[in-house]
Amino acid sequence: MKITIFGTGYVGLVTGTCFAEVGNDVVCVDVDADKIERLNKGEVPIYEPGLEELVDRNRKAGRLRFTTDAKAGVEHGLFQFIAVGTPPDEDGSADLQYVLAVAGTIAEHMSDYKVVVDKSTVPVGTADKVRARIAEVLAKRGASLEFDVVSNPEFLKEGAAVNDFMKPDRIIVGTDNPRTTELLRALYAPFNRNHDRLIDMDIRSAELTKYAANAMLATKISFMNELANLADRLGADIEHVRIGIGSDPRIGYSFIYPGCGYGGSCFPKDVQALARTASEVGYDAQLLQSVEDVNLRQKEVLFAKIKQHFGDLAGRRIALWGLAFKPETDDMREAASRRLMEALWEAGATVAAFDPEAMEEASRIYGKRADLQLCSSAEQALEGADALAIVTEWSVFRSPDFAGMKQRLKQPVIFDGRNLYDPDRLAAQGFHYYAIGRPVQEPTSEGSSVRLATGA
Ligand SMILES: NC(=O)c1ccc[n+]([C@@H]2O[C@H](COP(=O)([O-])OP(=O)(O)OC[C@H]3O[C@@H](n4cnc5c(N)ncnc54)[C@H](O)[C@@H]3O)[C@@H](O)[C@H]2O)c1
Ligand SMILES: O=c1ccn([C@@H]2O[C@H](COP(=O)(O)OP(=O)(O)O[C@H]3O[C@H](CO)[C@@H](O)[C@H](O)[C@H]3O)[C@@H](O)[C@H]2O)c(=O)[nH]1
Repeated sequence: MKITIFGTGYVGLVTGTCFAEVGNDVVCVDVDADKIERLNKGEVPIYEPGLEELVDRNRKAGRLRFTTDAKAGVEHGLFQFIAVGTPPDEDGSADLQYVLAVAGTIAEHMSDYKVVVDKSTVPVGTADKVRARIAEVLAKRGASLEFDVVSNPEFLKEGAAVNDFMKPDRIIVGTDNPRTTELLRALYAPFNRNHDRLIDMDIRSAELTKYAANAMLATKISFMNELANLADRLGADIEHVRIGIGSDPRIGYSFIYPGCGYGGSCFPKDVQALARTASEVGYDAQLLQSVEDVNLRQKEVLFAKIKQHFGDLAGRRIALWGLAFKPETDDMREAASRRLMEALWEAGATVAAFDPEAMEEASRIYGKRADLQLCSSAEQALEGADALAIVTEWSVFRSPDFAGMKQRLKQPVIFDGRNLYDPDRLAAQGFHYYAIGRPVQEPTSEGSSVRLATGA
């Protein structure tokens, strides 16, 4: 099938590549000429496991092409996918300018029937706006052409995007006529072989399903973070609580890891956008607002623990493991690392940071500054630091050489925003170990540990 994808970011590039991988003829269009140039040279501008190999294979097979030529893109595909960004506007609502610009571009260049598929995360009612924009531009051209608009939200996770796309939990298709549902069913058939995962519904429900999924997941995380803060104050261990409640299948073990707050390009903006949609229809979405508020507060928790331990932070050097908002990505959008670094800098501390994939991104965001050292290894970041803070649970951080760490650090202090280690073991190795919602132990070198008062 002939497919055009507008936007070659995390979603557009993965979508286009996976459609090509199953044999379709795909053209990806982006307004970012540098990105397109890199893709045409065989470079993948983002880190996403498994993606580079797939892009390479399908590009060489001629099934996957990249261009800035929107007209050629529109002419190519029966399916015109919109996979551009929907960043938060100043008031938290989703900024639809890129989505509507693509709708305008499609209308400007189309000369036959098109299925316009919205894959970006967009508020309820956006398909109507896309349809209106296309109709308006067609009317200006004096063209009378048929088209359909479909809502087909994407649920992939960064770091596992290729696998999520190839083996989706569900394929949501929101349409207002059976003809387009059948076209989408045929398009997705290669990803829908094991059992039927395609769920068709009306367009508005499809648009809302995407926000509902993200808001539910964000709620689970904020709930656990709230409980972790309580555990901190009550002398309980949130890790025992997590295991205790997860065993109930109605709750489950997924997405109940407490930590230093959720980040990324989706949860923060989507929870806000849904709350904003609610207020536009006169509904005060109190739970959504609390989910967001708890998360903003959670991003301060690690800093509060560091401050409580050291008092004055001026002149302190803090090693930071992890910059990306989660492991297996180089994406730092809304990452917990950013708020922590900024708080440390405000307090006069310097940061020596390491991340397995996000170093280039950190240097793009922050440039050269005296209070940030971007280190070439996890070990280098520790050299002469007053403490280590961990904000991303990359697997290489899970089982480090604690004895070596103790030698490199000026003081054996760890602030762990992802609860990676066993507090007893760390205390026994002589570390001051602060985690999220776990009791703090007095370090001993004799191999035993003593439970201290609760943490910050
Ligand atoms: N990142 C994720 O994990 C994820 C998962 C599911 C859904 N989503 C949603 O998908 C959408 C895209 O997210 P993303 O992370 O891929 O964004 P992104 O910022 O990585 O990429 C967006 C791309 O669109 C391009 N673009 C902007 N205007 C354009 C135009 N007029 N024509 C062609 N290209 C244009 C940009 O240059 C950029 O390359 C958002 O709505 C997001 O909420 C994201
Ligand atoms: O138990 C958990 C699970 C996740 N997180 C944090 O939550 C954030 C988001 O993680 P994750 O959901 O794995 O990554 P995303 O790539 O942002 O994916 C989410 O956002 C996408 C964009 O909408 C959706 O498509 C996905 O289904 C949805 O999981 C990260 O900061 C994680 O550290 C926790 O703190 N605790």
